[in-house]
Amino acid sequence: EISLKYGAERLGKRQDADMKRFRDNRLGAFIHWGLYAIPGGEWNGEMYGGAAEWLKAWAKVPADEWLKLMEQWNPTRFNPKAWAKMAKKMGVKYVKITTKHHEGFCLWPSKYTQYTVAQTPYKKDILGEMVKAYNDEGIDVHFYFSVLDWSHPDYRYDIKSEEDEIAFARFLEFTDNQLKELATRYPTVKDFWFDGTWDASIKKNGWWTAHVEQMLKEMLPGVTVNSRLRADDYGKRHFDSNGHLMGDYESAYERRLSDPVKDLKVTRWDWEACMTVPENQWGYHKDWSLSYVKTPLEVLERIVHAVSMGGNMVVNFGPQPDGDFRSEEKELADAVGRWMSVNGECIYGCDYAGWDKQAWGYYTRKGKEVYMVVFNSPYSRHLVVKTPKDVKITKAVVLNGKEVGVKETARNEYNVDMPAKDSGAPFVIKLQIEDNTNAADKYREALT
Ligand SMILES: Cc1ccc([C@@H]2N[C@@H](C)[C@@H](O)[C@H]2O)cc1
Repeated sequence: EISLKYGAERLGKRQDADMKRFRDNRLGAFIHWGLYAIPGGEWNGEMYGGAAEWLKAWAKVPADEWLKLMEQWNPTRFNPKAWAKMAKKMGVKYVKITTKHHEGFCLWPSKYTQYTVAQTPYKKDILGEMVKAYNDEGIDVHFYFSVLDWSHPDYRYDIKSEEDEIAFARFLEFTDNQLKELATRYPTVKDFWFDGTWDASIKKNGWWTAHVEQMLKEMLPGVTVNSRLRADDYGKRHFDSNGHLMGDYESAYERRLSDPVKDLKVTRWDWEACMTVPENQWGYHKDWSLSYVKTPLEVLERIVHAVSMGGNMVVNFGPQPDGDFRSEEKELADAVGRWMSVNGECIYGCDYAGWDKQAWGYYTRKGKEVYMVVFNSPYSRHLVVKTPKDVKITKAVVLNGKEVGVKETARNEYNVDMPAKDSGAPFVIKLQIEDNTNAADKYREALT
């Protein structure tokens, strides 16, 4: 291993209570809300199919013109209590809020820039209202923060001159001040999810990324920080030059998941995925017909897929400029919530089971209990389960339903029966297992 000053501070998963809570929460929601919601993908009468929160870039809008949208920021239908109730009903345990996206507009009244909610017709601290409403519903709040800031004259994509050095040093101080402001004003925040950290300017300042993680953890003991913030001494991101994960969980799975058969490496560390409902829209876009929109079932499968591999999943919502949600997102929250109210125990507090994946769906595990989450019913009407060596199935019960038959068909192979009644939706079978692994070891020990 090479010696690093700004590499991973810790090897292996964090096992403290705050990280356990982050991990056990498993299901989160993203809220992407900013000035970009106002144009909703359309500029000067032209509709852009790219991500709506990047419209400034697609339509090549200068920062000062873009920020004039602040004059229209007045979400009259914003109702934080209703937002929190919707999240509660969906079964999310935490919400990640864009405090500031690349555009530089702050949802809190930052005193370090004039581009904040305080300088809009809305005036009030909208971030504070959200934090209170979610926390009052027992939902944790995480902060998304974009280091990349298109509104700030001192931002640099790369450092190519003394002038760049000086300007970017001012920018990093500005960013420190905003982060301290967020940690001070909203001390119940549980996580910082950094974005906009891919430019050469950041990679050349790995020291700063390590300093930010340390600063936040001193101010808010237990807070979690994503790997996307970090660059090491050589500009290596997420994993340092020795291959060790930086931050508390890997945050590279954005709109993608690793293969549950071919690519199991992620099961070795904590990670969190995030996903859009259209193919690629985080902020509000007026026209969702421009790309494929995932059905609630397809969203649900991604949630289960992530948890089956020991990760969290964050489902994105892009609120309208008026502060209400589009009907597709309300229906999605409702559908996922109905399924989670019956089957949530196979998600919350669950992890990778370590069993070979089968065609019918995914396994998740909590201690001695293994859950089969069935998305694909086989014509054979038998759900094949292959258990690891020395592990036996002793019982199988459908969640919110009846026991089903289990027949051993070969060594470590079983047929689990389908539930008698077809619920017409993915269902979960909870297996009780006898794990004789240790017994066998003891036996082998006795022989020696
Ligand atoms: C190329 C690219 C840059 C930034 C993003 C941002 N990360 C997501 C979490 C959204 O915030 C998106 O704007 C996505 C793709």
